[in-house]
Amino acid sequence: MKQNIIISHHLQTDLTKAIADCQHDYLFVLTDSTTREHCWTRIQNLEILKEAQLITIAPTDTHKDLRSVEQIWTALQNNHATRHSCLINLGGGMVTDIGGFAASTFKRGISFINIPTTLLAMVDASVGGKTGFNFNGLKNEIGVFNDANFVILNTCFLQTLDLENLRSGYAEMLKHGLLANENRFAQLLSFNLEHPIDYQLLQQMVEDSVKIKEDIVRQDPHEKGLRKALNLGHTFGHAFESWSLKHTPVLHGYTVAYGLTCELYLSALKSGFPTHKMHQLNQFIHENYGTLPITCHDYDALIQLMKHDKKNVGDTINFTLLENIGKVKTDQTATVEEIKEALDFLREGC
Ligand SMILES: NC(=O)c1ccc[n+]([C@@H]2O[C@H](COP(=O)([O-])OP(=O)(O)OC[C@H]3O[C@@H](n4cnc5c(N)ncnc54)[C@H](O)[C@@H]3O)[C@@H](O)[C@H]2O)c1
Ligand SMILES: O=C(O)C(=O)C[C@@H](O)[C@H](O)[C@H](O)COP(=O)(O)O
Ligand SMILES: [Zn+2]
Repeated sequence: MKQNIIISHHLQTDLTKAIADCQHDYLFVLTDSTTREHCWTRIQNLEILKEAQLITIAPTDTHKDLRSVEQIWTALQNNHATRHSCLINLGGGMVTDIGGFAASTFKRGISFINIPTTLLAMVDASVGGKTGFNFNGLKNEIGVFNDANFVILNTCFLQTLDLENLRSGYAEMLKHGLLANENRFAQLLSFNLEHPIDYQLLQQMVEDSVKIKEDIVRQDPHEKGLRKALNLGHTFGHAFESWSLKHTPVLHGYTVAYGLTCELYLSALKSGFPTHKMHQLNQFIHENYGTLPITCHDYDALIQLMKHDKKNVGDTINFTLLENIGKVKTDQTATVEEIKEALDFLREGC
């Protein structure tokens, strides 16, 4: 299915049109408790949502689990949802991932609309059809590919988003910049992530960023080859995030930023990525994301977690690396010693 991504400048008009285009009998709106407070209020008075039923789950990735999926399925069932009902996912990547999965599997699939409310969900999670949830401590272990019928992308929601979550989303934009070209990457490194944020410039950068993802997904929707580029930073990143779920949870984008540091180190070591560009990114990440509190005693556990990466074949751990900005190499491997060296590099911060 071709995904309709609406770059929205009039939220209420654009959403009303999308809902009307998405034929349905009953309408449901999924929020977490925070987006119910900050985001639902922006649309709840819409005529077309008058009869919509609200489903609210607990927030953050610690609740992106089977219990929340069951809660959504149960609410749909108890409120007489049919195959012709539509679920609107109003929230960050946690809500769009889990809501997309619940909708894709309820009665073998009902339609759904994503309204991303975090920077991360706007540039990444709400588009491209990856849905799912964490299982037994592993990131996105269960899921399906299925596009939302519409994605309504309106940056007005960013006004209530805290700086930490803004930075988290920005890490995926850095990833897109690395996959795109030198200009895009330079622009990203020069943006100031302290208050006051230049939201006008950010809006344009969001549109550019989501186009980079859209373009890759269009060519390879089911990650047979090229789409593995979008997983840059995630072999390490997901291992860090799964590890953190057992200690103190770290935001997805922060773990991606640390993953980019490690994977650019491997890129320089094995694929000739220019070291001065690696240091530039590393400095930006160090200044804006700090460090991950791991020690060398965590290395073996992290490598065990990397063995569950979805890009792996058999027992080799696969990485997406770069030869240069815009020059991607997928299905790359590294020895245990090289992986540990990359982790040392992250910890030493230089
Ligand atoms: N499907 C994909 O392609 C894809 C891509 C990237 C990330 N992801 C997934 O996305 C998730 C991370 O998404 P996220 O960073 O949006 O996290 P999130 O959905 O947990 O949102 C972060 C926090 O911000 C709050 N929030 C959301 N919108 C807000 C707003 N407008 N104002 C104030 N608070 C708001 C949420 O309630 C939550 O507490 C991870 O589970 C990750 O695996 C998926
Ligand atoms: O869209 C993609 O493809 C991505 O890999 C985007 C990632 O930013 C995102 O975190 C995704 O959920 C990771 O997917 P997974 O297949 O590694 O679980
Ligand atoms: Zn990601």
